[in-house]
Amino acid sequence: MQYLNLFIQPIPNTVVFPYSSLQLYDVDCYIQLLHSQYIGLVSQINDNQPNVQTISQYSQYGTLVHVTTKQDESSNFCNAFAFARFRINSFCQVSPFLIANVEILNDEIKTDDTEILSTFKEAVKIYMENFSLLPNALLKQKIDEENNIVKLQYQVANRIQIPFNQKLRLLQMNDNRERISTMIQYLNHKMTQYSTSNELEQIFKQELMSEMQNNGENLINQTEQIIPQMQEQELDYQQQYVQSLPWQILHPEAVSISECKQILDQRHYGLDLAKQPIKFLTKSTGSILCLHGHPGVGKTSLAQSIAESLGRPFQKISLGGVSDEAQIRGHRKTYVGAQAGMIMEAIKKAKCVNPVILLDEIDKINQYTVGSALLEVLDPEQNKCFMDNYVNEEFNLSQVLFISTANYIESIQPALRDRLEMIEIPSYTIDEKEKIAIQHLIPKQLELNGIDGKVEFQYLITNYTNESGVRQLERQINSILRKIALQQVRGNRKGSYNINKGFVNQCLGESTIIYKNIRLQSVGMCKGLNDGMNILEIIKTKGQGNLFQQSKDQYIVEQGITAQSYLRNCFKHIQFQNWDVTVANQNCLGVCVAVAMVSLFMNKKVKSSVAFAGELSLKGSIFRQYNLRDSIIQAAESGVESIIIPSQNVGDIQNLEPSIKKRITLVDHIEEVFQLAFEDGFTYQHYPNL
Ligand SMILES: Nc1ncnc2c1ncn2[C@@H]1O[C@H](COP(=O)(O)OP(=O)(O)OP(=O)(O)O)[C@@H](O)[C@H]1O
Repeated sequence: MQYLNLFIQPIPNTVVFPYSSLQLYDVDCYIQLLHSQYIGLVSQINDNQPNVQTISQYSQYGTLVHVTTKQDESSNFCNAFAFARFRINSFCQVSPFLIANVEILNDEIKTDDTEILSTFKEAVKIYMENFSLLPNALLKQKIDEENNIVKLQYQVANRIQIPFNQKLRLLQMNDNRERISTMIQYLNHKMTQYSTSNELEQIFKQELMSEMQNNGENLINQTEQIIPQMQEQELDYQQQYVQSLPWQILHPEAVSISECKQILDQRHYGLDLAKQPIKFLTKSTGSILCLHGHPGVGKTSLAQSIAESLGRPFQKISLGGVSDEAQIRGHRKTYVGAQAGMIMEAIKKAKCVNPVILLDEIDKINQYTVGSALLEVLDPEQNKCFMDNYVNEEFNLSQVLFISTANYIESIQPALRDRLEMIEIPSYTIDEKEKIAIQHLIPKQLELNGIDGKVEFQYLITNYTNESGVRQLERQINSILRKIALQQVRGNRKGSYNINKGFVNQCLGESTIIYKNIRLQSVGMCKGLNDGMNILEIIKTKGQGNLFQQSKDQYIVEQGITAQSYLRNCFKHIQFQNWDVTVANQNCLGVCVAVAMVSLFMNKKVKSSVAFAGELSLKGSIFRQYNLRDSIIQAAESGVESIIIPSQNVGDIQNLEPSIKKRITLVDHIEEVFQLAFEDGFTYQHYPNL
């Protein structure tokens, strides 16, 4: 696709098709101002109110025109030649004149278009014969010899006398076949309409003959000349661009490794694992870190701090939603409106060969097109001679320190994942959030809001933030401080503030945390961990032993079936076959479903203070559940006193705070879980199969 920013000349109630020569009035100043010989003609649809201009008045399609020469020095007219259609993407400027970003449309001729071409030629010839325009052997021969279907159809479209809206419709058609069939209809219709009108015959005859004869060969020649001219101009820009790149400029590293660490510690609380690699960053070339974790845990800001601590320029490339490889590797320079890719753009802005470039949200790209381009960028073996299509010369990227961030590393394609050095940025506990708030967020926001004095925030942190990171917390601190700043400006209050419940409620409204100390109301409910803490609910209705599950996740559904099968096998005295079971709010694995089912069928309430996790096997064994750490923290924060997890997850709890660790019980079999789950206990002696 070719994109261009164009000066737009509106043309009221007129349509100009490609392959036509024309004269334009008073466009010279724009050409000089914009340093471009190309302008876009766009039909102005509603000219009833010429003084009121709105963008909706303009057709979305227009014609690209090359302005060639001025008629003479004193004249305001310029010669121009229309040669392609375009579609307007957006208006970049409306006043004092229009500039739009347009996509040039390629009216391709397909080889299988020959049939419709001959039908069309016949229609044009019959039309002319009927109007007694022939015998004109030359004209007939020209039509026969014309193999460029696009050219022929536009020439006829330019000449045919049809209403404005029909012409506009032709211009807006992207399918050549559709345009030609429509024109055949118009030609046939006109034949019936004007077969008696001698006057119109004459007009048509004169116009068609003179245009075909004058423009026939010339038009092709002109088009062939214009494209190279356009490319020459683009080539100038391209050469300037290549020269502006910092080919040899190495930015000096300003600080020592110990200073780096000091700077990082000053700016970021904790994150020791992420701060460690800094020790070898300065020596290594081509290290690619991937900081991954939940939103707001400090990935982007840490990358920025790493750059600052190294004294290197920092550039961020937002990859979220990038789906076209050319956005990374650049367009070939032969494209109209070609550009370099994001990597070279970042290098150009950084003005050195060794900046820190952040590839933000590497998990949100189209993994198979953009992912492959990034493989080349990030591979230390290949990136020494990275070739951007637009620059078209090898550029050494090996001195760049690339850092990437991701929320979910599972979404990154395996080959790319392989090249990244993964560093997990874990979610914060309430204690950690409190420390981050006190040491970093509050001082930062106090300064930003120009407040003096002491502000206590404890209530806010424990009650108003239900997130893994601290972004929401920072926002809420900011809202409260703005309120305080306002009070100080009005002279209402001075000195220290205790941000107590009343003050927070007044600023932010009632607390919105859902699962804080929630009590389970009835049997068939339990608290389960998966992607946070969930409340699982199960109900039974008279039926035939069906299991209805709401989840669309196959793994979760299979876990539900496993739990039911396990219980059917062990609890033979329960008539499972007479009941249909519906599992609601389901995001939990087998252990949790099994507990809720036992609760429902044996009428035993599950303890509100316990939460469960773990994958269940058909024989009742409990296996590791992935990504459990954050859910454990969330459960603890929501007041759960006992957290039951598979012993295979022991590795996930090593770095948790002691206050959370002591709430955890590790289990291997569902029998152990049942003993811990119910308010009135659980004994096995009644169930010999267990
Ligand atoms: N450990 C920390 N110490 C100090 N401030 C922190 C810490 N973690 C996060 N912050 C602050 O939290 C805010 C959000 O951080 P940042 O934008 O870096 O998060 P992120 O992980 O990149 O989020 P996302 O995935 O949504 O882009 C920033 O203002 C940052 O300074």
